[in-house]
Amino acid sequence: MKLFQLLARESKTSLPRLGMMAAVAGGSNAAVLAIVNQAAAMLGKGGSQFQAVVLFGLAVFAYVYAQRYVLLVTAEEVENVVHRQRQGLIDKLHRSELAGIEHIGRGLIFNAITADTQVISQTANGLVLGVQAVILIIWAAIYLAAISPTSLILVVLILGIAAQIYRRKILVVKAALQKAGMEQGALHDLVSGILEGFKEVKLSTRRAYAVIADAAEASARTSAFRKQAQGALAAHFIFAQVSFFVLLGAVVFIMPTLVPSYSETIMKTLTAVMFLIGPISGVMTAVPQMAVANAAAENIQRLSDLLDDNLKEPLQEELAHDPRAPQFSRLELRHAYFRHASGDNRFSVGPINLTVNAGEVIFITGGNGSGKTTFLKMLTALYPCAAGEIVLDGVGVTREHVQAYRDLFCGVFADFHLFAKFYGVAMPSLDEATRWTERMEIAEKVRILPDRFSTTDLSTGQRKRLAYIAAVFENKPIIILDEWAADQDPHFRAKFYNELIPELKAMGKTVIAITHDDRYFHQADRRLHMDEGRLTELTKDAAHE
Ligand SMILES: Nc1ncnc2c1ncn2[C@@H]1O[C@H](COP(=O)(O)OP(=O)(O)OP(=O)(O)O)[C@@H](O)[C@H]1O
Repeated sequence: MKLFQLLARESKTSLPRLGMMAAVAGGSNAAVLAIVNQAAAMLGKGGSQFQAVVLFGLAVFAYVYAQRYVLLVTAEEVENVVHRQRQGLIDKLHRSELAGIEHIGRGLIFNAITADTQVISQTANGLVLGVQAVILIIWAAIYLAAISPTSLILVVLILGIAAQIYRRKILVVKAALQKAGMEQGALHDLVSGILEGFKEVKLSTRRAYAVIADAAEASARTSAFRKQAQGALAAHFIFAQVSFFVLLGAVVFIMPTLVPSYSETIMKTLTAVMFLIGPISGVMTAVPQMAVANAAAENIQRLSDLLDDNLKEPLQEELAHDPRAPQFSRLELRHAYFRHASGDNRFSVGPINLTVNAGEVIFITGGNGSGKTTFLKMLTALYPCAAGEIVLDGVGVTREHVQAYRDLFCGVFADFHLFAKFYGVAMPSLDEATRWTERMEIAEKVRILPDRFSTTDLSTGQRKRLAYIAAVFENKPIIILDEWAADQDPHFRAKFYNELIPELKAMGKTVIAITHDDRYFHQADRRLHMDEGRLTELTKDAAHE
């Protein structure tokens, strides 16, 4: 079972000690039964019950102590394991390649990291009680064996057959829960679509109804699989109850015909069997919970495996602590080629041969869908080259060094995300930071606090100005700008091309910008053009190509 494998593999607590305490709790629980049974038998015969009372007290004390330990330690440990799993998945996420993450999809990633881990943490108590019920069953079985070995054989036989049938039935539940999990991932994507495309949804009744219908269908499919699972579970519950009735009937009606001296022990046997019903019910209740938690553990494992397939780069934590700004003189793409793994025509870019020298301002033009953004992702090594290579200052960039290479870049992609907080940025003084907001003509709207922007609730053009400020603060040698000026008003667009870009150049930065603003092409040192994934140099002395 994936759930137990996960907990056993990831747990840092002493499992033998936990198992021993669970055995003590189960044993003392069964001891209470034996003591009470014995004392009840002694009642008619007279005599002191003092010893029984002391033993009873000791058994209850041992139960409370051990049970408390097991419940607290397990709850804490399950929470620790869940936290480590989440942290591990997030860590793998950050080490994964962009193309792989785009392929896996957000739904599965969100579900596994948030919902599935939560399911496991909610199962902690059920897990403990289920395991303890099993231990209790073992103790009660030992007790039963001492009273009447034949009864034990009969009980094991009946319960064995019932468990075998139950095990097969539970596979139906498992399959239904897995399908429900996948549908829920699809539902998540649809709801994300509704939220992200809320404006578009509100502006079109027809679109709204079509999107809602799609989401409702996914929700109905999720419910249908869950109902199937719940229906099967209800049937299993009734089956379990009937198994108990069969068991009691066998003890009372069949046993006397098998064992001649049975009448002397029938009451004790019956008490023991009745006592067994509680923990067996506990196991029956725990099994479905375990099935749900197990499906969650499998989803987590599936995501972890998918991310592992996608993990092609080593962790380079030391880069996060290196205060030196990375530098370069010359960057080359040699026969670099990339092909999208999905999409109707599996669009490809390249092979590209290109040399970029430090300090150059390069503009890239090209039609929609011609591959400009894909090229920027190749250049920044966000997409790995399927063929060819990136060479930095004469040295090929290998997987081991790809993160150090990416750290040369900063910028604003067309689908940029603006973090309100300055993560990983060596902040300039507040005075200088404020000067930047003034320079970007946004000081009236936003203040720069010691580690963040005071707000990011702004227009797209304004948010792009903040993203530009954040990129400048990053102080990287190469700045990537994907149609940055497209959302700026004519005044600021002119300022961008005539002041900001020359200023970046004066600072020694290399600027690589996708643009269609032909009025300002003169600000570029070089111009490249993308057409159907093929890059050509338009610069007059195209010596670099
Ligand atoms: N994540 C993806 N998965 C599969 N195919 C993709 C993906 N992203 C882009 N493509 C394909 O690559 C082609 C080029 O896309 P790209 O975003 O590079 O073009 P672009 O020149 O930047 O376009 P635009 O000017 O419209 O932004 C698209 O036509 C599309 O078919």
